[in-house]
Amino acid sequence: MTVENFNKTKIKICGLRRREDILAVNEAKPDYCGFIIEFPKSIRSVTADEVRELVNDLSPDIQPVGVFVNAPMELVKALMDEGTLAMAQLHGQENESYITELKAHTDKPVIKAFSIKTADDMENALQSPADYILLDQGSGGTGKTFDWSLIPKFQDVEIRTVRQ
Ligand SMILES: O=C(O)c1ccccc1N[C@@H]1O[C@H](COP(=O)(O)O)[C@@H](O)[C@H]1O
Repeated sequence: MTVENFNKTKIKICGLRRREDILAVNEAKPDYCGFIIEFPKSIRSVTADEVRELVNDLSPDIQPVGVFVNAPMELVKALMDEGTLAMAQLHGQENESYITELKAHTDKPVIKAFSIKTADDMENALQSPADYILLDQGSGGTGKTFDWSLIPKFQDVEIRTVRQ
């Protein structure tokens, strides 16, 4: 079972593209770093081969997370299976069956991002089979926040322990 330390906020630095970015995160020592993979609409997008090369220089103490937007599942699986990625963050319209199939394939955690505009969006996110949910304003990478009052109080939410 993975025992989560809920007392410590975890830090992820995302959108790394260059070797100097990797050297900078190695100094900063976040818990995670993220790569926007094969999503050319983002200026932060990198190819699968670029991620493979970048991860070679990453400190083993930092977990590499692949951020995908409606990517073919074979690409996500391949990068996780070969050890390039420690986690996948799904930031498109990936549905429950996509998440369930990916989770059945790998022991590595899956994060699903949700765009939160209404209380129903929040309810929907809480039902996700993903290991973690990420609450976001829109399609990702905008730096904008959503209405945080839509997040239920922690005591009203059942916090599931992942990977039992
Ligand atoms: O950063 C991007 O360009 C990006 C593109 C497409 C999907 C997700 C993207 N970034 C991820 O989105 C979340 C939230 O970012 P923000 O708060 O909206 O700036 C973040 O975890 C990035 O990994």
